[in-house]
Amino acid sequence: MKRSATASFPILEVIQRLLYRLKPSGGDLEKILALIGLYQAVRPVYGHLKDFCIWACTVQVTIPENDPVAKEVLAWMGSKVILNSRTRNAMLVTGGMQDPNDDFHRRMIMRGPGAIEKRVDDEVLCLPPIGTRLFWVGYRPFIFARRGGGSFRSTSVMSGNLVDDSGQLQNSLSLLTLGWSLKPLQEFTALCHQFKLDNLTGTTTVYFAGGGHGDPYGDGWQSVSKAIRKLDTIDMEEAVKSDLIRDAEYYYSDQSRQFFADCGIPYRRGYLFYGPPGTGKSSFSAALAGHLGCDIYHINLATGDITDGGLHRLFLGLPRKCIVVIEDIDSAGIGREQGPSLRPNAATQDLYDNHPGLLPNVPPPSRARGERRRNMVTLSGLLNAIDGNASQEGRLLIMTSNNPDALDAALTRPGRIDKKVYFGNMSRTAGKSIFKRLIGRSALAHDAAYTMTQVEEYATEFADKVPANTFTPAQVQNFLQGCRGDPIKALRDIDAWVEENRDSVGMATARTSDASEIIVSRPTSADAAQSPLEDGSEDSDSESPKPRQPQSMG
Ligand SMILES: Nc1ncnc2c1ncn2[C@@H]1O[C@H](COP(=O)(O)OP(=O)(O)OP(=O)(O)O)[C@@H](O)[C@H]1O
Repeated sequence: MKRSATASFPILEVIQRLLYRLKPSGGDLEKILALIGLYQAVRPVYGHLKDFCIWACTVQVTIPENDPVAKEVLAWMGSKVILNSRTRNAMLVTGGMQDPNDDFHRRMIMRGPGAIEKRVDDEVLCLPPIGTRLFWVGYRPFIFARRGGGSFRSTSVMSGNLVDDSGQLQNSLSLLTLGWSLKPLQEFTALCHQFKLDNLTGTTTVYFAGGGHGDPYGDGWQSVSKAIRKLDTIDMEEAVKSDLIRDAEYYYSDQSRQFFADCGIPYRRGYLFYGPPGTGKSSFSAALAGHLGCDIYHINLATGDITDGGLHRLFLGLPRKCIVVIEDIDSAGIGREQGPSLRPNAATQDLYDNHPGLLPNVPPPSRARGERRRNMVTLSGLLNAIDGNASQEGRLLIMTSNNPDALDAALTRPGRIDKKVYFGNMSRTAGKSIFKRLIGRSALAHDAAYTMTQVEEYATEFADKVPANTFTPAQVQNFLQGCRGDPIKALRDIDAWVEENRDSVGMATARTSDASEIIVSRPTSADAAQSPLEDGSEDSDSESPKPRQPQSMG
């Protein structure tokens, strides 16, 4: 080699000398040492060359492991790659990664689609391990890499590091394939999603707002997979229930979408569920999401750590079809009168909202000053998030409240809230149905001595013993759970329970009279066509005039 080249790159001179030692006249030991030396000298060059080729010829996506997309990819990998290959390396977990009710992931990860198994508690799940794996979809090769929070020392181009809220590296998945377009990777994640839909066995993803400070994606949602609650487990007046269901189904129909587009109306719909605590407002919202096959997003403004900017980001992060529940909106203390004196310093707040990464260890401004946690969302911030120009369309917004009178009229005006539904105490009919669900089913399943007719009679007797519209379904559910499936015990103890608890029935549970004052309706195409969105929901059941069972006022 030329002197000038070896002078500029000393490694070349080293290689040259090592090659010289490989000459036929050299000794064996000398040759072996020279080969080892050559390997060591060339290895970094090979590493850089490999990284360059990967960088130049491939595309890659990184997915945080707590993201629903990652769960779908893991489920696909577990079912299609890990379980179908002669792998000698897999990660086993005892159900910790997924919700214990999550049949989909259990079946997908453990046994593959189509398997119907009796559920076993603490069963072991089989997942792709930490590390990389090559697999093919059709004729296209993919590299799947799963990384744990502690395994990020690599400088490889496939590192895809992610940092969580507390600045720690979090688990992530990377997917890599040949080419310069992200399309094949998008198609692969769509394939995983479709795989989940095809094998869905009754789960819905529930998102909670919170923990978004420092979130690399900036939307602040955290998710968990839950078993779908069936609508028939919610005891409320049938007419009101079916009216709400038809309204929501119609809202998500193509016809309604087209109508909104034709009329130039923002494609949004809102409900206000109000009534005493424990009457099924949240449960019905979750069941409705399961019925519509969409995810549900919960926001609790009363926690005091969501700001106007944060709320806006949360809404921007919503998908097109979803249910958003803002819980106990009255307790968030939002009012027009909230003045600047109650607000944190504007500059600090802005820095915190827009650049959370710059203040990783600094708590939200109000707490930094040692103040009591208070609501940081203003009315205008809330209105802007839910239906401002930049707000996402397609969502179904449900606000729940124990005290709707405390709400600002701007929040509940038609267009923002299209239906107001009162959830009240338990009626006699609901008492019967809750008895059959919580006691009757288990009695019939576990004790051959009980018959359907008997259970029906017990349920009627039970409903007669519980005064109508006095207790919340949550209270009665709590009592029945204590009876552990024994109808005789339930009937024996109910009188004493009613006596004991009658006095504790709060004032809150008695309010109903103003229900008719807050009728709201927004015309839609369905109104014209006498569709489900037309509300004529006066109670058909005259069993209990006041307080009323859940009612749709629209
Ligand atoms: N109408 C109902 N039908 C069946 N179960 C109900 C009903 N109402 C309440 N429950 C039960 O009571 C519990 C509490 O219900 P839920 O959280 O939905 O009430 P809520 O009205 O949203 O209360 P809060 O206003 O405090 O949020 C749940 O376990 C639910 O199963």
